Amino acid sequence: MAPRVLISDKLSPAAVQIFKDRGLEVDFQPDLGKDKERLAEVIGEYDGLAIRSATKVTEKIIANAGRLKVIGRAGIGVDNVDIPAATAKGVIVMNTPFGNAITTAEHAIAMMFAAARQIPAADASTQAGKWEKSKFVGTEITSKTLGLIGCGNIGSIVAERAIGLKMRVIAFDPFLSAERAIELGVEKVDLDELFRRADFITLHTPLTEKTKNIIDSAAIEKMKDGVYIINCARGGLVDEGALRDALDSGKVKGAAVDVFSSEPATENILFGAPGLVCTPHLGASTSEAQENVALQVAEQMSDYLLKGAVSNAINMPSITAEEAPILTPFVKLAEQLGSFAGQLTETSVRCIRLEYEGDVAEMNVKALTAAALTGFLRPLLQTVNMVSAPVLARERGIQVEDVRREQQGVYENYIRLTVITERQERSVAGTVFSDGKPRIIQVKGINMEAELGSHMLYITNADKPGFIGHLGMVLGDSGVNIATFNLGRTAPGEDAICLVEVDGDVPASVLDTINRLEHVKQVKTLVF
Ligand SMILES: NC(=O)c1ccc[n+]([C@@H]2O[C@H](COP(=O)([O-])OP(=O)(O)OC[C@H]3O[C@@H](n4cnc5c(N)ncnc54)[C@H](O)[C@@H]3O)[C@@H](O)[C@H]2O)c1
Ligand SMILES: O=C(O)[C@H](O)COP(=O)(O)O
Repeated sequence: MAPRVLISDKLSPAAVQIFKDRGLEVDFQPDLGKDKERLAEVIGEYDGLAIRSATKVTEKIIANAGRLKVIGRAGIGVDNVDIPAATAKGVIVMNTPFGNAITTAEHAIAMMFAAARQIPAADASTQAGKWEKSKFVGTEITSKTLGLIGCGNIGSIVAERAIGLKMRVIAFDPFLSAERAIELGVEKVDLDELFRRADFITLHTPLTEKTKNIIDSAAIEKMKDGVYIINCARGGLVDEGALRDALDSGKVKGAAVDVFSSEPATENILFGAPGLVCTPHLGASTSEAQENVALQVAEQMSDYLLKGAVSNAINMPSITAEEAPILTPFVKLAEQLGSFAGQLTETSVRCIRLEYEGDVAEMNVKALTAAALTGFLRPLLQTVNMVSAPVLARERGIQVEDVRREQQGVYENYIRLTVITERQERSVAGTVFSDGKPRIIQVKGINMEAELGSHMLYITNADKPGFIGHLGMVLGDSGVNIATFNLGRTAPGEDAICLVEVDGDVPASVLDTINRLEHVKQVKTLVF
């Protein structure tokens, strides 16, 4: 069945076409995202959800999303998605980090001019027939200092444009390197210095605990009299009450605001303030940017739903469309190793170590580790997947280590998973042969070579004559058909392991009989 995608926001119809061309079923309901209750009712029918900022993907919506695998944000900010809830449910959240950056930077520059020259108010007055030439005396921007708070994708484009307009640009961004600042031609400063020196301040950070109200009354106090503030990033970055007071008093001469603490902002404390210019979250709204982000999100979501390729995900390592098919057998092997170890582990786990040797060490081991953790946790948590497994392991206090090495033994690729519990260490290792099939090649240091079927019997025993015959008789007498039989031992007469693939469930009474056979130490069914 083709994956089904819901577009619940005003995306460019270009996205619909991409989904259809790629063979997905798509429902385009551009206003549905505004109706949380209705979205929660229908979300269970979809594998993918494509959104912009109007759809709030809450914990409740995610809880109802039984088959959802991916949320695609056609744009940058994902603060309207409950990422921890999505991650815990195994839903990938991806965005399009560059598609609307130029357009948004252009809007910030346009808003700076609009505020500096009072263009909206002058326009309204002129069209009202007033011709108030002396009322609208503006501020020139040439040679003025622009203070950037946040110098990432959009901030750095704003910097380039502002330098082109002959402004001096200073930036506060803890993650901006000195080299990048030089490359951009901006001066890196601390926040207080920025407040002290800037004639215009523009915000370009995400909304986080650290950036919330980064401009409040105390910050405004430190600024130059007659400063201008431009916010085309996120509403909560500026304390709207403090900005209103500062506009009323004239401390801030003008403010240009595209984003609000509560949206849609049909009412706001800022409305009507002197020197205020507003737009309704239009930063990304050009036909070029909307086409870009819609095409990109539809491609990314289709790639994931059809091929398992992951790009621009917030909560999962990337896997390119080219590497996805190469990775597939190794993902399967890693999951099998995890599942094998998980089904044998009964006490609390301190650490899971993954060792990658040979070709596989050059691959995307983050994804493989996530697959191994998925296999490990699945016996406990049925809905875990590669997105949620690393977080769930961390929440359970399991330390995860991965080590990469060059080829050491005969296998061109080799993955060993070791589980360290309070009581013991247990390892299981495997490889993928050129036929693309994963094999288990070592259990607790004992060599063997087994393909895992859906029903396996795992038996540890003493290596003594007659044991195999007795085991075969018990299974045969009980009507359990043996599909494959794999043996390994440390040395003649010592510890041995037997991995038997059987065609179906083995009744508890049969397991009991095997357990009572002479030389058997442990017997367990494993399901893959
Ligand atoms: N108005 C719109 O329509 C619109 C459109 C696109 C993006 N946005 C918003 O613009 C903002 C910036 O987007 P971007 O693509 O440039 O993001 P980005 O991740 O490329 O850049 C953000 C920058 O902020 C910096 N930063 C993080 N914490 C900081 C802090 N405490 N102080 C200073 N800097 C800090 C980061 O180091 C990074 O360089 C986001 O909030 C995004 O949601 C708005
Ligand atoms: O983060 C973004 O990409 C912008 O805020 C754009 O939001 P929009 O897609 O709702 O216009």
